[in-house]
Amino acid sequence: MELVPGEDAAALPELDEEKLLSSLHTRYLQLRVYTYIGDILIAVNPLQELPLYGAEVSDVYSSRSPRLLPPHIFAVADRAYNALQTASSSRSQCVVISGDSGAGKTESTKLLLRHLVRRSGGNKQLSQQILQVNPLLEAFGNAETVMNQNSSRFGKYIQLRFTEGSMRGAKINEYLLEKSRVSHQDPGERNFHVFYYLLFGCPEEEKEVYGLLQPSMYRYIGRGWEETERLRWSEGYQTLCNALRMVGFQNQEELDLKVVLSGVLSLGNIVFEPEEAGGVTVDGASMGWLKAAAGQFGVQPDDLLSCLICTTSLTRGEAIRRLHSKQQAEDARDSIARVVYSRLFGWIVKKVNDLLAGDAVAASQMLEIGILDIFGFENFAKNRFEQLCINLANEQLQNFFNHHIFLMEQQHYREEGITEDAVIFTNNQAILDLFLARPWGILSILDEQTSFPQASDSSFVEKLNAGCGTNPYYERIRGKDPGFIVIHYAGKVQYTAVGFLEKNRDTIPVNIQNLFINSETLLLSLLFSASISRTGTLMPIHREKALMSQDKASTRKMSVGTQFRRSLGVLMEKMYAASPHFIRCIKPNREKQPGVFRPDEVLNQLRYNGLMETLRIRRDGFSWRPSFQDFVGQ
Ligand SMILES: Nc1ncnc2c1ncn2[C@@H]1O[C@H](COP(=O)(O)OP(=O)(O)OP(=O)(O)O)[C@@H](O)[C@H]1O
Repeated sequence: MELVPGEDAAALPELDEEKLLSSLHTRYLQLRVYTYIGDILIAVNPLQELPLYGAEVSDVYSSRSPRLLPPHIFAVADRAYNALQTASSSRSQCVVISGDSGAGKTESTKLLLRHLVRRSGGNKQLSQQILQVNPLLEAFGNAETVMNQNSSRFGKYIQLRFTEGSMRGAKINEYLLEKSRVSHQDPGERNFHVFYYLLFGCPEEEKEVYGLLQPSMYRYIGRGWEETERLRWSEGYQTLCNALRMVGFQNQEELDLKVVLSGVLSLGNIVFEPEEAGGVTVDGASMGWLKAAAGQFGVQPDDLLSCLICTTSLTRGEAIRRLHSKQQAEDARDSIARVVYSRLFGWIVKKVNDLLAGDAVAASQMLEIGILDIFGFENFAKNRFEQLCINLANEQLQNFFNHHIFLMEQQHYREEGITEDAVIFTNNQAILDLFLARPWGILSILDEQTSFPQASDSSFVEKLNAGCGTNPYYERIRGKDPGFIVIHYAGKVQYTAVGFLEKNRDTIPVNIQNLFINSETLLLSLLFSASISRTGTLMPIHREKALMSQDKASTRKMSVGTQFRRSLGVLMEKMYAASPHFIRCIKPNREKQPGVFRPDEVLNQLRYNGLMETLRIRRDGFSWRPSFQDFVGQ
């Protein structure tokens, strides 16, 4: 059965679960093309370079054979682009790409970008730069996970701005980098790619400049690598350096960037031992690492040491010193590494945005195509605060999808005086409310507990049980560690609450901020003078101003949950103001094997993504929706 846009109406009445699966299967294995349900593209990940998917856009265009122009990601890009050109629609467009981790969202985003850049013509340099940005963001924001060798550990919304069909500028909005990965990776996972690129790709003489030693010496990057990986990382380094230059980083900035990254690695090797008089100090054998890290961060070793082994707070102008335990010193070390890395990432995105801004003044008057590539739904053996935020974002997206597919369908029926009974779907609004309601939603309770110095992860769970215990989408659990279960649209997820309060608070101790603002490394000083916006974006400001507003800034700081809620709110506003196009990415199997199509796993994804319900509604309802213009023309 062939399903192509525009012709799908004829096929839909016959389509049921079994037929859809068999159509996906055939088209995936034999025809190697994607499938539509109505206007939603279902993209089953081929997991290998197929001639078509790997083809340059120009190959597809130059071919006269219609078989080379199947329903494809390019068709979605064309629809969005054509809709921008239509004077009557004149609305911004957004393409929402969703699916599990490893389902193919990022690869689809790249295909879309390539196609749009090609179609829009316009400024050649800008087009090149937009394409070059990807390897840079992937180096810093992607990592190998058990699900995907190149998993995006941050979400992004790319806004491409157009006037009269020409691309004039672009902006990247990033969401929630998984910075905990810098200091800790679960078994079978790795740190962000950039560390391996640096360690395995950088020539020896350059390594000396950055103060880098043998890869096996660094604790933060784990152990064990194969020859093929070393080769891949070495190539990755070349690509990264090219991208840095292409995007316009100055030599000094590139140098600082690599030295600071090396500093993060040295910092991770510092080990502590208890002192007889109380408190801790740096273990003799790792004194060298302390000195190396201090040198790479452009600060004095004693000053860095003091930030690691004690906390200094200012109370009514008086500095109070509190000695750390071994655990607290290790936590301080890891939290410095994470904050340095996440600020570096924020700075890179800021630089990229400055470069791609184009005519920023006129940006508000331009129409946009937005592409959303955000982390897929996650359910691991251990689910932490990061998974909670990722899954909340997925609930929001599912809600957005429901709104467009089902709620708007209901509205059309009402307008046409048709009974609405046909529109039955699983509405996830109640799950979103469980997260976002005030004062009894998960995020509000978390914020309330975060602001109490005496609260703990256990007291947070007790509060949750009291506030949400009767919610049908919430389940209590008993166990050694405090935790809870949320019944998401895509399945039940058990969260461990350990570390929730700390991660939500995410404060940088004042002494660390002061230390880095005064760093001799210009980049580090800039990163720590910057303020963070209400949606979590890095905004560089002057060093003096930063020093003056220090104390106020730390007391006013917003929690990570609130920042994330706000940034999602802003994103949703943009998306609701645009006409959406949906690409649902599907993983054909869990083993990442090309040519293996597991019907049960595919069906499961089709179901929880709401695609079976979409199929039903498209079949039972209006399956063919020509515009009035087309109708009159026929
Ligand atoms: N169109 C494609 N052609 C060939 N291989 C693909 C394609 N799309 C995805 N893949 C393969 O699947 C892998 C995972 O894809 P991708 O990184 O896009 O997933 P994702 O949905 O973005 O995952 P995550 O949420 O973890 O970032 C890719 O590294 C690639 O090997």
